[in-house]
Amino acid sequence: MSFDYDLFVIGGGSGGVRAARIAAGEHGARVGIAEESRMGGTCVIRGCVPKKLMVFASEAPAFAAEARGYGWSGATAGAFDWTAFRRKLDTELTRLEGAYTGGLVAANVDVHKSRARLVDAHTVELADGSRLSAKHILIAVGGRPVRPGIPGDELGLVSDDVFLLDRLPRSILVVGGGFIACEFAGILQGMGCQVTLAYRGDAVLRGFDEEMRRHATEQLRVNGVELRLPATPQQLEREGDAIRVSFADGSSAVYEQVLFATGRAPHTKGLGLDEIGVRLGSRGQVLVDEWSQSSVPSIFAVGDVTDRVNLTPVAIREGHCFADTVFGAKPRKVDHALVGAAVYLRPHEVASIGLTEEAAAASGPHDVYVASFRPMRSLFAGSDARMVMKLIVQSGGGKVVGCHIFGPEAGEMIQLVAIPMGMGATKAQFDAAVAVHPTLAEELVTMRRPTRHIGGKIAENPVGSA
Ligand SMILES: Cc1cc2nc3c(=O)[nH]c(=O)nc-3n(C[C@H](O)[C@H](O)[C@H](O)COP(=O)(O)OP(=O)(O)OC[C@H]3O[C@@H](n4cnc5c(N)ncnc54)[C@H](O)[C@@H]3O)c2cc1C
Ligand SMILES: NC(=O)c1ccc[n+]([C@@H]2O[C@H](COP(=O)([O-])OP(=O)(O)OC[C@H]3O[C@@H](n4cnc5c(N)ncnc54)[C@H](O)[C@@H]3O)[C@@H](O)[C@H]2O)c1
Repeated sequence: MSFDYDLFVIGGGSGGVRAARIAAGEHGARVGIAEESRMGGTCVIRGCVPKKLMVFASEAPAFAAEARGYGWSGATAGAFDWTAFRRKLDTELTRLEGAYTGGLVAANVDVHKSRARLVDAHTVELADGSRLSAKHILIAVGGRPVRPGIPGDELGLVSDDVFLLDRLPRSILVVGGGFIACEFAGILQGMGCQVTLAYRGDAVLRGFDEEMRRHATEQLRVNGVELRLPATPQQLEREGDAIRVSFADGSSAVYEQVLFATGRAPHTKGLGLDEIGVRLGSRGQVLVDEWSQSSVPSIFAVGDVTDRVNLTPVAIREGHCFADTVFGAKPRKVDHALVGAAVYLRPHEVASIGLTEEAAAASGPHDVYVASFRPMRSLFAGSDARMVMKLIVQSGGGKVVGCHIFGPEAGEMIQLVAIPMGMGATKAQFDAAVAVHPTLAEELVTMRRPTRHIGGKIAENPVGSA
């Protein structure tokens, strides 16, 4: 049977673009891709990239305060010009969108600027009704923000909207306690908004190491974010130009804007997957095996639409492995077990890889090494902010199985720690590295004695600080 393409990719985000480029450019497959919005997807257009540029923008007042601490009397960040920032941001995103499209074209991928849906196991239909056949189809449609389903929630923003605001609100309620809620609370506060964060738990960043969660929550508070913990918004009503939010405890408050950061869900609705027998999970995610293959053999899925680990580098790796396996005769799987992540808070990020202290305690005896200190740079400038570094090590000189950092550039550090951890390095091998001084990261190789033992028979036995 002959097909128009060897591969048709639906979705031009992190996973889809990588798979298309590798299949066509490196393995010589005939590839088509459909993107209904802007090439680059969530990460490039309405996620990681614009978000991190906003983090950089939001740091200026803190930098000015630090400069004053170093003798630059009168240093100030001045007034933040959102309009000027947005203009530059739009230009940069357009440049990146062009680069992504250019990379596909250079790899001989046919780019269809259209929504696509499935008709059968080998056929897709574009928005203009035209149909294209392919031996393999890759679903890489990502996820969408989810609103909480309370009355009036259409009055609130989701993360996609923040990048398109005409002006910054004076006050905003951020609902949620995950990556997006915490990052945007920090960004908007740094840019001068009055930010309140409402979350239904006691500390933000559920799933992270408890000690890191406490520090992240406290930092938001110290930065000036008003925390409503635990709090659950129940209803939104328009009140003049603002929004009145009623909470479950009977209280209510008025905010100029509300941002729902209450999670994301796979974007499979209306794609025709169910109809052709592709099995979906309870959240609408495409169920795939370790090769990213769905229940229909010609159909594969990568990235957020599979709801495995919803991060850009994971989507990229899944897309690359799929292309190598199916078109390059190089079978490759993704190891989802050891994936690092960072939450871009200010001034201290939270970055993590491997087991949390709680998970390690539940899984057996471990030694926990903790270093907590005030970094030289901010201490000199007059800040009391503490940094925390934690290594979790299998008892008896075993492997380092967890690393958690709360501090400046923690994401940069965890990226490097991921290398020895991926190789199964022991604490002794960490310590064999000679420190680079004076740095923050040197603490990772100079923590001499465990702070406590956890798990097993000697659970929760404190043995003094490192
Ligand atoms: C605010 C925010 C910040 C983030 N920050 C980070 C971060 O710092 N680090 C990190 O690792 N991850 C971050 N993420 C997560 C990251 O963006 C995603 O994990 C990643 O983009 C997933 O890639 P993907 O290819 O699965 O899907 P996406 O990048 O979402 O791409 C899917 C594409 O498919 C298109 N599409 C959907 N349906 C159709 C259809 N029927 N036809 C044609 N096209 C279609 C969409 O328009 C979209 O372009 C962030 C996410 C958000 C929302
Ligand atoms: N720095 C990064 O790497 C980064 C940044 C942003 C997003 N991401 C990715 O995107 C994903 C989605 O981020 P997210 O923050 O939207 O999701 P999330 O799952 O991390 O957080 C959702 C939050 O909303 C809360 N929530 C859910 N339903 C609610 C309701 N009805 N009422 C009140 N609160 C409710 C949850 O308790 C949780 O705190 C992340 O899990 C992550 O994989 C990564």
